[in-house]
Amino acid sequence: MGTHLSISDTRVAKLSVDGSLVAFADVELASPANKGLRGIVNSLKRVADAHNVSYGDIVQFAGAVGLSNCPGAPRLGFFAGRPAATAPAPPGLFPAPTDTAQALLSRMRDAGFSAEDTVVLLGAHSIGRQHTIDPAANGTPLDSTPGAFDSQFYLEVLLKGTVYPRKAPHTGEALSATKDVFRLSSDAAIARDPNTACAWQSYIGDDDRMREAFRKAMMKVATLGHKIEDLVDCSHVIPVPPPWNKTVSYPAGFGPVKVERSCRRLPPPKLPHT
Ligand code: HEM
Ligand SMILES: [Ca+2]
Repeated sequence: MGTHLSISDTRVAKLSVDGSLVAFADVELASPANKGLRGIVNSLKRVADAHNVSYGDIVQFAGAVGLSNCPGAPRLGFFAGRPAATAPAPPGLFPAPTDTAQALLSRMRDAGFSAEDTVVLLGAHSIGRQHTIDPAANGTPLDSTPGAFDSQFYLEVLLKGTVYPRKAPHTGEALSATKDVFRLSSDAAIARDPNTACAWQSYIGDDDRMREAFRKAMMKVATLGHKIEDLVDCSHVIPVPPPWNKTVSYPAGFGPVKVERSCRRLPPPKLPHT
């Protein structure tokens, strides 16, 4: 939950995580992109108010602790001391699953994130589920290992899509390889865009690199808009996530020929079959 909030706050708050989603909940929760966050926002607000910490800090803290429950996840840093948010995030800043790869990448670039950073940050979808795009498929994961932070996600988004988890298609939904995994159109587009396809494929089967790149990119998210010297390093309070030792593998019935290779210079990933 913590991860979801910090992420959504990230998506909304111009990628400067100032806790405005909590401070200006009435304004920001009205945005369709933040549907479903009211409960967690209220809980975090209560905790922050009781302990006199800023909403920006509590959002960061909850995100880092939330992620530490996922096997295979990196241990994120936690820096405290963000001042209170001064204004709600302007509407329409968050990337939408219906956006083209070009729109997503340019939006992320404006916020200070390279095309590769975007690919890396989307690795968070390895532990994600969808709830709102197809309400009939509420809870369908974005890869087949939603409990684990692993590069199975990068593989599955690149497999040839032929099915939807339910009838669909819904706006923001792309054809998926298997019925038990939901594919966001935005993930499908970034996986295949010439600017990001090679970075995307390069993470398949390389969980160590994925983990370290994600840790670094999240550090950039966490300190965006702040001087690191103004914050206090409290990273030691974040638990060490459990390891994940399962290797990435092709789902049953899939192999290298079903990979929609969009990076010419890389051969199809050599992986075991489940
Ligand atoms: C290109 C930008 C992005 C787009 C268009 C996008 C879109 C989405 C959408 C549509 C969902 C499903 C929401 C629902 O139906 O409830 C989702 C879930 C999620 N996203 Fe993203 N996302 C983006 C970037 C990110 C980033 C940068 C992170 C984290 C670093 C992230 C983390 C998550 C997580 C953890 C979930 C799962 C939430 C849950 O399980 O309830 N996303 N994203
Ligand atoms: Ca996963």
